Parts: sequence; structure tokens; C-alpha cells
Amino acid sequence: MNAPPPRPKAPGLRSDAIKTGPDRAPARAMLYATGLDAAAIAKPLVAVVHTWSNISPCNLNLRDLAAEVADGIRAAGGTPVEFNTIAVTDGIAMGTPGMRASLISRELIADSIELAVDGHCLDAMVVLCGCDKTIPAAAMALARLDVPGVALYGGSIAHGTLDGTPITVQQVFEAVGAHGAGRIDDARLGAVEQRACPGAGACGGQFTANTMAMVLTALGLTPLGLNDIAATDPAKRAAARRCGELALECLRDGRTPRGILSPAAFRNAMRIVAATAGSTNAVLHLLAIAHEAGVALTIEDFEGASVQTPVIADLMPGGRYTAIEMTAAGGMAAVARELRAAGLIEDAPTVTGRGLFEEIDAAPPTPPGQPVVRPVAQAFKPRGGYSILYGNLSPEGCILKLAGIDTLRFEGRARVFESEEDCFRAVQVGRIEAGDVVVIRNEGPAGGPGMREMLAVTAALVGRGLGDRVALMTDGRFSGASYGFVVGHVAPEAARGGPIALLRDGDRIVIDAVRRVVETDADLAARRADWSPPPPKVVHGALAKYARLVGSAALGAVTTG
Ligand SMILES: CC(C)(O)[C@@H](O)C(=O)O
Ligand SMILES: [Mg+2]
Repeated sequence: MNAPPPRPKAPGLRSDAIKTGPDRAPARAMLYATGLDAAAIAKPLVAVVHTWSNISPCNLNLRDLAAEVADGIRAAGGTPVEFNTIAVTDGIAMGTPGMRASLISRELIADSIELAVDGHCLDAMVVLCGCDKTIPAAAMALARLDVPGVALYGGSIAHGTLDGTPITVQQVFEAVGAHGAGRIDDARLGAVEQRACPGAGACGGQFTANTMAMVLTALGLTPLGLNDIAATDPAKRAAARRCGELALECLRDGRTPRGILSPAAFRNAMRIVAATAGSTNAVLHLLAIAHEAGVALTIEDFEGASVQTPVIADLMPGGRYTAIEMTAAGGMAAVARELRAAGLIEDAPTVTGRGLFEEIDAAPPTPPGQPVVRPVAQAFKPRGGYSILYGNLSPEGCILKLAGIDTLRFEGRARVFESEEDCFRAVQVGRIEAGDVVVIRNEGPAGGPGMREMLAVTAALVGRGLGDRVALMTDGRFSGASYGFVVGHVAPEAARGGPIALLRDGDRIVIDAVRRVVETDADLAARRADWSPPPPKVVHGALAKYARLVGSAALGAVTTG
């Protein structure tokens, strides 16, 4: 890996470059026009970056929080400068061609934060993020820019309730499968759909957004506890204000992200993901964040973390509880406290200037009798929620999600699909049977392009009662709400000649988490001569540009050199 070069740090404020001296009069004229006076211009200019959008609940509260951040910045002696960037909502795009934009948006968000903050020589930043890709993008931008900064997650959505049971968007996706199989009627599907998502906030299980929010805290980029606060909890406003103040403290103390993003911080983050059976997207995103921070992290490091770390939180999709119930049970501090007691996380610097252990000590005690988080000695599962496999079908490595399943080996016959849509249709019309290994290819970072999440398919399988009787492998990825015997991120991907491209219907496939292999006895070498790369699906625009630039999923699917 090429470590990114250190960022030059001149004495004084970065923003002096745009506001100090006679030459800068035009820039000052612009700033006066925005309503600032000379005193405000002289202060540190602190970016308030957010991914607000009203297309979905995930980022809906971020404009309100941005106003609180700005107040915090002013109170601490800075001048806030607000701008927003985009978000692509997986819960809306899922199962459609639009989902190709999802992972690509991660790079665009990180790039746009870089360009806006560097383009105006801003001194520090607070990034407010809400849904899956906006969170890793915030961390990537902080690591890449290395200006003093803080990230804050807008918070989880509350869960809905149906028949007295908490439900989330996961149950809506699964209801689609149950409806397709004739197990529920239109009225029931309508009730699930109406009740699952009661307001602002990102998807409410240990799906990608909540997993990545914990990752931000474990990495030290958000003060412990603040990401646990739900989107609609009035306490979120005070948290936002605090982050505004904190950005100024970081600037004053010279505390920057790369000083926080140590190898220990990444080890802690991997352990938190394993212990909460979180989203496999965390593997992809942590590799990308490490790439920006210049920290050597490999996909194989995730296996070590997962083997050593039992699942100690009983969270959807594999477990029973929602994010709101997790927060009531003590949230991230409760998990971190148990992992620390078992020697499974390390002390590491955080954005507050205090170490992670000091933050854990200062957090409210874990409520007695809570059912969600257990001590390591009474873990729900002996090992973490994912495993990294290799073999003749994935020489660079791929990810098996272990959340929600007890099987460690699956052997079956390949049912090969060239796209998610083809596979989804086959599931919905009942053409997939117990014992099949569903292969969905040409959905990788370059081939998709954009490495779509296969939630529509995995949820449809679960909804038909096939979740533990069918395996799935893909060069695409999974939603945090996916579970079942599913292997994703198969690398190299089909479009770049990975062996998954050579599979045919009926080939015997073995997926074995004990031997850590994904393999076939089909004579792949003999088929190689007949293979040629598929033509690009998109030839113009952002998707085509991404397809040309993106690297392997086993390296985080990054586009920066
Ligand atoms: C729609 C979801 C549940 O947010 C999904 O995209 C995820 O990755 O968790
Ligand atoms: Mg997602």
C-alpha cells in the first residue's frame, strides 16, 4: 500500500491563505457578502459538512443538527461555514439499477468534502453523516484531509411496532419474500410497510449505518456515547453542539485525525464489528479508511479479529434487538466495557483528547439486567460475525457473514445468475431450491459497476423460509440487514476475470468456514480460454469513470492511488 503523503502544516491558520493581507481583499469581499464581519472572518473558519437530504429518513435531521454544531463552533470562538454533500439511500435504491450509485457515492462524498474544505482552506471540520456510505466517507475525508475534525452520526431511527413486536426495514424486505411465496397477503405486507419506519434516522438494527456509527466511535473520531443517541432524541442537539465546540478544541490542541487513527484504533473497530455481528460492509469501509489514513490493514486482519472476538450483543439482523433497545442497554459503552474487561480492546487516543479507556470509565454504567449485551464469558456466539475465506473461487479473499447462522459448511450445486434482478425473479417464482448455491456475478465494484447490496435476494430467501437451506455467493456485497449462508466481496470479481466468472450451473461448490475456503472441483482452467471480459454496462458518466478507477473489494474498493 502506498501511504498517503503527510499533509503540509504551516504555522497559523489554514484559512489565513484566503483572508490575510491586501491580496486577499477579493476573498474577504465574498465573505462579507455572506453576512460575516471582520471579527468573524478573523476567527478560525470551521466547516460544518453534512449529507442532509429529505429523500429518506436517514439524513433528515442533519440540517437541524448542523445549526447546533454551528452554535457550538461560535460559542468556542470559531466561525462556522456550512456546506452539504450528497447521500444515496440504500433502503430506497435496493434492488434497482439505482443501487449502483450507492458505494460510488462514498468516494464522491469523501472527494467533495476534500475539495470544499481544501478549496476554501478551512481550518477544522465537523462532519454530520446519516446513512451507510456517508459514514465511511466522513471518516475517509477526515483521514485524507487530516485537519482537526469530528464526525457525528445523526442517529438511528426508532423501531416500528407490529403486533407488539419491534420491527425495522429488515422485516419489510423479508415480508416481500413472504408475500412472493404467498405466505402473507397484501394487507399484511401493507401493515409492515406502513409501520416499520416511524420517523427520522438511519435503519434501526445492527445494519450498516449503526455498525459504521460504532466504527466511528471505536476509531476515536466521535466521542463515546454520542453516536448512540437516536435521531429523534432531543439529546442529539446537545451532542451536535458539543461536537462544534470539540472541533475548536482539536484545532487549539493540534489534534488531527491521523494522530487518532492508529493501528490500535482499527483493531478496536474490527473487534466491535465482530462483537456486534455487524455489517460486512464494515470490512470494505475500514480497509478504505485505513488506506486514507496510511495504516496497513489487510482483509486477513479481519479474520483474526473475528476469531478472537465472540458475539456479545444480541442485535438484528442475526439477533433480537433493535438499535434503540441497544442504546437503552448502554450502547457502545456497554459493549466496549465488556470487551475491555476481556482484554479484547486496547486503549487508544480519541478526538476528545482522552483515551478510549478513560471515555469508557466516564460513560454511564451499563443498566443492570439489560438483555442485549453480555459479558464475554457468556457470549451469544463463540466467534465474531464474519469470516474471511479464500480458495480457487476467490484467491484474493471474500467475506462469509456468520450473523444469524449456525452452519459452518455448505456444499451444493451452483445456480448462476448474471445480475441481481435475474436472481431475484428466480427466487420469487420459486425456482431456487434447498441445496442450491446461488451465484450472482458481474455485480462487483467494476462490473456492477458499484457493487450492489443483495438484500432483496437474501431477504426474499429468508421470507420464503429458505434462509438456512440455500447458500449465496457474489462479487457484490450485502446489506447490514442480510443474513443467511452468504458470501460476498468475492475477489477478483467476475468482470476482471475472477474465477467466479467461470462457474456454470451445476458446478459443485463448497463453502467452509472451518477450513476457510470457497472452492469448486470444476475444471476452471479449461474454461479460461473461452472467457473474455464482458462489455462495460455503463460507458459514460460517473459510473463509467468509477468502473475504470476502482480497485479490488479485497482492498476496500477505493479509487484513490
Ligand atoms: C437498507 C439498509 C438496511 O440500510 C442496508 O443498506 C444496509 O446496508 O444495512
Ligand atoms: Mg447499505
